[in-house]
Formats: sequence, structure tokens, C-alpha cells
Amino acid sequence: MNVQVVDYLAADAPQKFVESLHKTGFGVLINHPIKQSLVESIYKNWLAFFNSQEKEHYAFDPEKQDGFFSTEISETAKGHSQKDIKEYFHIYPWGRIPPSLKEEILHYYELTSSLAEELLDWVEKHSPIDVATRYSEPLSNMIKNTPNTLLRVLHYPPFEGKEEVGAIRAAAHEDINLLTILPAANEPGLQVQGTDDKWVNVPSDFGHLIINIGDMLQEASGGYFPSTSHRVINPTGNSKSKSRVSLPLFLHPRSEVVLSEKHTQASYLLERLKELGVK
Ligand SMILES: O=C(O)CCC(=O)C(=O)O
Ligand SMILES: [Fe+2]
Repeated sequence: MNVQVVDYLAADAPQKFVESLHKTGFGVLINHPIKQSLVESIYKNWLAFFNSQEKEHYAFDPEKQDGFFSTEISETAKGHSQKDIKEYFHIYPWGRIPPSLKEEILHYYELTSSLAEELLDWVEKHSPIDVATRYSEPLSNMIKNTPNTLLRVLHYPPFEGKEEVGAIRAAAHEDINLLTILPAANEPGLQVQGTDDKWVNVPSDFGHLIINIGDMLQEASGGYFPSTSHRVINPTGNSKSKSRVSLPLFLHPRSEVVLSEKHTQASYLLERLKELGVK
């Protein structure tokens, strides 16, 4: 398993990046257009929010799925019995967002969503012809004007010694969506599982932009792009006393977009949520 670190500005970037996605389900970009100062500011401002009581005013809406999800109701990965050790806030442009954080986070949402359109064009252009003919419409089109793309601000709290034995920050899982864009977190821990089942660290230097395939692109590409398992392991040493903040953008097609002969975005999502027992 060798996740490539690709220079976004290099002439052969699209080809190298898409090859890494095909082989590992992950690709990492440097020299990309998302400013590190913006990411750092978001981490700082949202850490202050998570450390305040204000979050309690935004308890998540079970129907709409926007708002704050506490550690008590945090998700349990498929096939696992313990909750992940994390809390998070789900941002949709149409959803509830704390007013003082709104402008910055929506700016980030727009920037990364438009970068995603370019990256989906790269994926399409470098898909083998028999794979590309499966796409019901251009991949970048699938996310145009979508209300379904979700930005999750994640806070993994410092360890207090009271954590349940066996629980981890984020248990092994695959993402359900088309593509995920994730700036490197402020602390390490992200790992991906290779075809030999071994876990390897994803290159996550501060400033790296990590992109991974979700189940919907695996479905749409007939398995050519694998939705690989990943996880966030627990901190050791000094890192135990530190919060970890991360910011995955889960790109979702519009609900009516056809992914495969079997599924639209909506039917696929419903099937997966039923499996997870949340619908
Ligand atoms: O926190 C991270 O680095 C990854 C989070 C993740 O994989 C997820 O929320 O799906
Ligand atoms: Fe994930």
C-alpha cells in the first residue's frame, strides 16, 4: 500500500493522483488551492466552540441530520459495538450553523466543493474507457447544486483515562459518499488498510489534503475505485492530552443521480442507512 503524495501543480498530477486512488482508495495533494491559514483558523475557532457550552444549543436534528452530535450519541462503525470517541457538528449550507462561525465555514465549503469538481474531472478523464462509459453523467456534474454534500467538523477530545477499554477515536469504516476531501488534522492517527489487511499511516503532514473514495464512487465505477477501510487510532504519549480536530467534506451527488443499474444516490443511501440501523 503506497498512498501517493502528488504535487497539484505538476503536469502529471491528474494521472498520478487518479492512479493512487485506483490502487489504494486514497490520494494526497500538496500545493493545492486550500489555504493552510484558513484550515488552521477553522480548527482554532471550532475547538473553542466544542470547548464551550454553546454546542448544547445545536443538538442534532434526527430528520435533517444537521447540528451537534455529542460523544454520548456519537456513531458506532458498521460491525463494531462501541461508540467512537468523538463529537462532531454537521454542516449543510441550508442547516443550522453558529452565526459567529458561519461565514468562514461556508467559504471553506464552497472552496472545497469547487476543488472537488476539478478532482472529479481528473478521475473521469483517467478512468479506463469501460469504466467511464458506466458513469450516467459527468462525475463533476453529479455534485452540481447538490444539497446533500456534508461538511463534518470533528473533535476528538483529549484522553482522560476514563475511556472504555477497546474504544477508539474512529473505528475502521468506509465512507458512504462519492469522494471525501480531508485536510490533514492537527494531530496524527489516520490509517488506511491495505489489501494485505495491514494498517498504514496516511501521509498527513500539516498542509496535506487527503482525498479518498467512498462507496458511491466504488458503486459507480463497478469497483475500479475502491472504497478502502480507514480509522483514527488513539493518541499515545504527549498527544493524549491534546484535542484532535479534523474536517472531512463528504461529497454527495444530488438525490436523483443514477450511480449504477441498481441504484440512485437516494436508494443507495437508504440501503446503507438501514444496514447501519439508523433508518
Ligand atoms: O478524522 C479523520 O482524520 C478521519 C475521519 C473520518 O474518516 C470520517 O469521519 O469518516
Ligand atoms: Fe471516514
